[in-house]
Amino acid sequence: MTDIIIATKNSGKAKEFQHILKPLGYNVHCLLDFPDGEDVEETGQTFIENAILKAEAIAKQYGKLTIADDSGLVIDYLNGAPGIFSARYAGLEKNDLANINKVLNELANVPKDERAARFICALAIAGPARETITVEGTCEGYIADEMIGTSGFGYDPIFVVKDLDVTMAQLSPEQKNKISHRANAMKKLESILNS
Ligand SMILES: O=c1[nH]c(=O)c2ncn([C@@H]3O[C@H](COP(=O)(O)OP(=O)(O)OP(=O)(O)O)[C@@H](O)[C@H]3O)c2[nH]1
Ligand SMILES: [Mg+2]
Repeated sequence: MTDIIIATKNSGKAKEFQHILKPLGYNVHCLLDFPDGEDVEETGQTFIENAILKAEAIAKQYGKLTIADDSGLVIDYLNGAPGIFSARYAGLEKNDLANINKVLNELANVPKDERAARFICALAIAGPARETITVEGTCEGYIADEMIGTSGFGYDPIFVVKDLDVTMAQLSPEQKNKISHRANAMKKLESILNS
């Protein structure tokens, strides 16, 4: 089994990477396993820049193959917000419910055809003696009027997946890991890793 670190403290992400990478023969760790490690400041202007910052800092710190994910929700009506500030949209405490309520308030009375949104996931893989590689995956949808479903994390309960007409939080982990922005980014990364 090859050791790999996911440079995240987000348990929702960590679970999804565990689901995706373990069957591929990786022994998956994340930053929740190293509680005294320092946070990497996300000073990038884009998801890709932040993913590179996180992957290279952790790969250097632990000398191991590292994947970092910088991801978020992009809403057209909010000119792309919350974007790279998705985790802390309602404040530094990174409270998912507060983030959801802020978005629902800002989209109050906005008609369905103006609620288009997408999840974006940028992945960077870094490690000793290797070039950092980046990929990006997206998932198109729109913002619901209310929270529906209990699975997943973050904004999943208000993100309706295009063509499925259910929220991400109504999908099982297996279903989400087939169609999500993270799954789409991982598919691109896998084909690069296997090439
Ligand atoms: O409903 C969601 N389903 C998803 O699948 C998803 N993926 C990302 N997000 C949102 O975007 C932020 C990432 O911000 P982010 O990439 O900076 O991560 P984070 O700060 O939570 O942890 P870390 O990986 O940086 O340690 C997260 O907190 C969430 O709010 C999601 N929301
Ligand atoms: Mg973050």
